Amino acid sequence: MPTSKYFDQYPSFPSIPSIPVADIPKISLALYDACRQHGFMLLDLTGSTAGDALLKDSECMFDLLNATLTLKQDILEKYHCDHPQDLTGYKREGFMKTEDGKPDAVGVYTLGQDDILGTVTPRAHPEPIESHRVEFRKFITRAHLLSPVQLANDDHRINFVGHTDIGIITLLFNVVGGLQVLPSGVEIVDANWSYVRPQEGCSVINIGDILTEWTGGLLRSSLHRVVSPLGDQAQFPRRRVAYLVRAEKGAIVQRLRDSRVISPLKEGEEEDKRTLDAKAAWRAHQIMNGNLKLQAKGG
Ligand SMILES: O=C(O)CCC(=O)C(=O)O
Ligand SMILES: [Fe+2]
Repeated sequence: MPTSKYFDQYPSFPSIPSIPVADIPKISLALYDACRQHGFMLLDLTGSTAGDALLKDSECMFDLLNATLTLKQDILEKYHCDHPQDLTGYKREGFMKTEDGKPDAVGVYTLGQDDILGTVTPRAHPEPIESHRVEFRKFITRAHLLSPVQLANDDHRINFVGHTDIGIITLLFNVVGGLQVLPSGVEIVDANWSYVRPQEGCSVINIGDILTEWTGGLLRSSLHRVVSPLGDQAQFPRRRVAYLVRAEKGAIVQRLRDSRVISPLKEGEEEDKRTLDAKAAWRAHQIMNGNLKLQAKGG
């Protein structure tokens, strides 16, 4: 529809109470700009059946995460992941290095979709997870990974090293903030990281590397990291549920062909032929040793 230049030339559509007016949701093209410029956006989940169900399920996940992460450390250690071959299970705080070379500050518990859906032999998990497989299955029809993050109580500590997500998209549910994004075109220095404010009823969505590769760099996979919560929120443990949408482990990603907006490969340019599994293990290794090269992709 035209802008006010034309709308102002006519009387407005009548607001007569008896005429039925369809309540059509408004979707903005800002979505496309957000995918290209920031690689991040907020998705309002309230007011739709699927969204409300997802919000409810995510709250159930928060409760179960809490129950898991408040288990005694020696119990959690029994479920420590066999990194980097297998990234599922518990990862203790300090197991990886952040970009400033210090140990990371988060304990994470990761569940794989195959395990919960029973398409592989399930591995054993702590009681709060084992006794709620049904709830996880419900959530995992939408989710692939579940990871809680804990409180770091000293000022401005990097809890989760800067990275881009290797999957397709990530849906993040969080209440206590700490997620930071690096805007495009700026230097990677502390002062340039911007906080993402958690908003009630919304999930934070970010574009992952696969969408960037598929679109030949059209969409942006942004660098992000997690630092200790701010202000009064610093008193609370930070939990978050991340729903990481990924392609199959053995898949090889190729740029989409025959598109008007996606540029074809340049002469001599080669696609990465490694499977997603191989890329993930290589990346995990880099993170663990503090060698990850910080770089946004596309946009
Ligand atoms: O904890 C967060 O807010 C984000 C974590 C994250 O970036 C990830 O799981 O990939
Ligand atoms: Fe991430």
